[in-house]
Amino acid sequence: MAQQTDIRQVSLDASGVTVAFGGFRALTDVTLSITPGAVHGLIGPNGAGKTTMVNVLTGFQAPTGGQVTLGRRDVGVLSAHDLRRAGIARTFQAGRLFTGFDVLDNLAVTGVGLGHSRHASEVEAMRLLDWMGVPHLAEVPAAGLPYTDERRVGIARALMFAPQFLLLDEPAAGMSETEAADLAALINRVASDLGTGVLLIEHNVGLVLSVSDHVYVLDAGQIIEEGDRGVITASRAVRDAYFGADQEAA
Ligand SMILES: Nc1ncnc2c1ncn2[C@@H]1O[C@H](COP(=O)(O)OP(=O)(O)OP(=O)(O)O)[C@@H](O)[C@H]1O
Repeated sequence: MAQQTDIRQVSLDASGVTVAFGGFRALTDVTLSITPGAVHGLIGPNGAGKTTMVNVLTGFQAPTGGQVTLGRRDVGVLSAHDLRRAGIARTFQAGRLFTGFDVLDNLAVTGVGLGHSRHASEVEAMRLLDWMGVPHLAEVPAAGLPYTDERRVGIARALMFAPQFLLLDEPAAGMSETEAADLAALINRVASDLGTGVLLIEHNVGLVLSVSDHVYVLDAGQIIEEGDRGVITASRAVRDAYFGADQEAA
């Protein structure tokens, strides 16, 4: 029991992360920390390096410099599968569901991949769909899901067996304002009820500012600002990054 508490207090830390693609630096010396039970936002203009950062944090992209650690573990040496087993889950911009399965099986497969029995995985999948308020989706074929349900199922799948950290890549893309508000409520519950540390990458800056305890702003591969909603909205550097320094007076 004491050990479980310790695990929940470990943070996911990127320290001095640099990623170069040939001569081009997508990230330069990025340092950030994701703590349990809190929502962190990662925003920035197009091409700022947000997806590259998620890929580094989830083992899909090896950093050229710096490192990512989970407690004392170097995340860079773990495969994407081992990372998930270590408690780091992500969603993708495209749903990536198994279209031949229904929703329950899509979730259960993840549980089996994590080493749980099929029965335990199905029980957890049903519990999770109930918790998210969408039990009616259980037997719906994944192939026929409306877009926003597909997004929700992607999140449910990432939440199987309560990961320590959840990284959400553009989860609100294509959602209406009402759907984005529902998503915001869900993200808050994931952090507060499950104790999961969330990193939210979004173009919808309003959504990020409304749910995040701490926001990082990337521009041209570097963190140019970080802090709570008040700090970000008051930041001249953030305004310049989004609108250009010349537009400041406008
Ligand atoms: N595999 C790659 N090879 C070369 N350049 C890449 C590669 N992946 C990303 N880049 C470049 O790195 C920069 C950062 O890309 P990234 O997709 O991380 O930005 P982003 O902030 O997620 O952008 P967006 O908001 O448009 O999704 C971009 O200039 C992109 O073209």
